[in-house]
Amino acid sequence: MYCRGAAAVILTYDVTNWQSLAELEERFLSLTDTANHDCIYALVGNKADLTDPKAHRSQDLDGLSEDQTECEEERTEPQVLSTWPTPPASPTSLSGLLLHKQVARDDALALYGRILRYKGLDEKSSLPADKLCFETSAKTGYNVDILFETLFDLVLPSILRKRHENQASPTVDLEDCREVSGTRVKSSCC
Ligand SMILES: Nc1nc2c(ncn2[C@@H]2O[C@H](COP(=O)(O)OP(=O)(O)OP(=O)(O)O)[C@@H](O)[C@H]2O)c(=O)[nH]1
Repeated sequence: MYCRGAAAVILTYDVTNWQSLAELEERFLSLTDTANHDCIYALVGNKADLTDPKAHRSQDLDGLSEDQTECEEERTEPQVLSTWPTPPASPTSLSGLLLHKQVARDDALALYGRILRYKGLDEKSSLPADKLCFETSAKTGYNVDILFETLFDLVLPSILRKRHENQASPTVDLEDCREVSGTRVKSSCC
């Protein structure tokens, strides 16, 4: 119900929890079946502050662009996995220390490829996994602006195109009536 007509969907997992990535595919992906056919999918590993020193500190605008540059340099080619590899051992959490990262970026990139296949989309003509797989921290703000700005830039052209198409062939909203003294009156635009 929530995905009906969606232009973009953010699928979020927890980088410290292997199961959260597996469940995205097993339980939640089918919930996106009612999204638009041209819907954009972002795959987001949250809680990066718990595993990544770069994401650990709060973000200011300068830090954000610097970190994003580092992020892009580190990006690797997608690696398609046919089955889920064995999850790494549970995090050894100690207050103040970084946790063990359970979900590698390559695993997220591979899942992104499987999402495209599930949607019947061709990987070559779709937006690359690198552009739509993020690691964020809702706590420190790491990569959060970049995530939403990227999605906004990608979704805006399709929203504008649809608005333009609707203007070209306007439809009449039959529900657009006013109640006056118990009588239904057409709105002044009709
Ligand atoms: N360290 C850290 N904690 C986070 C982050 N995002 C959320 N949390 C914490 O994770 C817990 C779950 O956050 P929610 O916003 O409830 O997320 P949810 O997906 O509804 O989680 P569930 O209730 O487990 O389904 C809360 O204690 C949050 O404070 C993050 O980026 N970093």
